[in-house]
Amino acid sequence: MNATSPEGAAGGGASRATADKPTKGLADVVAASTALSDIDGREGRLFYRGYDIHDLAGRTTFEETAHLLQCGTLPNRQQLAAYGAGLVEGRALGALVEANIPEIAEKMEPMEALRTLVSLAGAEDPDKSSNSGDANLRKAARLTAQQPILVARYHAARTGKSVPDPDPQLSIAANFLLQITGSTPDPRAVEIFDACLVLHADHTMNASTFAARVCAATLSDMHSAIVAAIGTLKGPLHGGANEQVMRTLQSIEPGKVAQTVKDMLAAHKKIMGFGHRVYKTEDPRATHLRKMSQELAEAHGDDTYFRMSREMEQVVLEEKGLFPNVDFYAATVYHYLGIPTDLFTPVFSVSRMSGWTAHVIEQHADNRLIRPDSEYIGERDQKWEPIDAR
Ligand SMILES: CC(=O)SCCNC(=O)CCNC(=O)[C@H](O)C(C)(C)COP(=O)(O)OP(=O)(O)OC[C@H]1O[C@@H](n2cnc3c(N)ncnc32)[C@H](O)[C@@H]1OP(=O)(O)O
Ligand SMILES: O=C([O-])CC(=O)C(=O)O
Repeated sequence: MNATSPEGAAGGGASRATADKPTKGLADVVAASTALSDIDGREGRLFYRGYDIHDLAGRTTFEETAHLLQCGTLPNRQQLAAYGAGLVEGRALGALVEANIPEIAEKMEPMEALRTLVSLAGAEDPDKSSNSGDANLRKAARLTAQQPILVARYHAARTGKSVPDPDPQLSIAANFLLQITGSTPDPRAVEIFDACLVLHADHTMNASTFAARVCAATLSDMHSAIVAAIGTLKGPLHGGANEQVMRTLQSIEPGKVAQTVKDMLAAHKKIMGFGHRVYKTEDPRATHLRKMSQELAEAHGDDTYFRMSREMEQVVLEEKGLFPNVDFYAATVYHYLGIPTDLFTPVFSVSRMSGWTAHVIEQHADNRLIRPDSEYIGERDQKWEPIDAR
């Protein structure tokens, strides 16, 4: 079985860590302290700095949410204006990034391209030699502002289309839809997409955030930590699942959803977009995304994928007792918004950049090297032989 295939990690139930026995996948291990987000997995609740996600989604913009995570508070109008001005200034791409976009777009998949472009951006970041709190805040704003532009410029380069310049009066969500679809987005679509960005912004010690914090804890720089995070988000067991959800829906005949899902489960295949390490009930983000998917499907005029999703959800719950995670309904939401399927995980990174950068700031502010132990399970007391005798 391919290690990177979605089915590759099936099985392996969790066990509690003891002093000398590891917990597979570090399940239930508390790896860091954070004031950024908190999850109640039994009740299905998520909080950013103490604010319930249900109070934020649809009422607080992505820019306000990024300020909350990176700067510590929900901004007042003055603070938001200053933060927004920093984002507008910070989104200009450097010469090295600009020069490499065409070749990268030709040769790389979207998440590879982003990983590489962020790495190049780090090489020409004006604050690259400093991990100070102020430098990190400036880098966080630049990364948050540049990520949607990088996705749009990559997509334009590979399709040979010109991309409209971002409008300084528009939000990150509106500019992204404008740049990806090439036309002025419907205001309701912008509201929905903005809420999607809010919902994906942070999620405690998920794999990509953990990767970023491990890197940052060596006192490496913000961009290196984000490169680690992007590479980690890419995998289908994490952020890459949203793309796989859409590909699964597209591969199933609409009248054969239940049977196909049952066959997949019988073959011990994982159904992308279901299950979660922490939530034992519905992921609160999925509750919002399901409603958005339904609304967009109705507006779209063809709700086939939404109806198929509902049926999948019902079968997976009945057969496996698993609930949809954030990636499940995000897939059809992005689809109905006109976002190409292979840009779904890049869209996740556009949002999660706000959380990743906030975690790097938090790690650097109170650092200790992250270096766990391992249990040795290999051979011992081996007898060395010269090469010709082996
Ligand atoms: C943004 C995010 O990262 S959200 C998660 C996105 N990832 C996905 O949607 C991929 C599909 N889901 C999964 O692979 C898992 O549920 C994960 C990776 C999210 C969580 O993994 P873990 O906590 O390690 O759970 P694990 O994979 O051990 O699953 C426990 C059991 O449920 C089963 N299971 C878990 N998820 C699924 C699924 N989506 N489809 C079918 N079976 C599943 C496992 O096969 C395993 O069964 P077993 O005990 O009979 O062997
Ligand atoms: O928390 C996790 O393991 C995965 C997840 O839902 C996220 O990163 O949003």
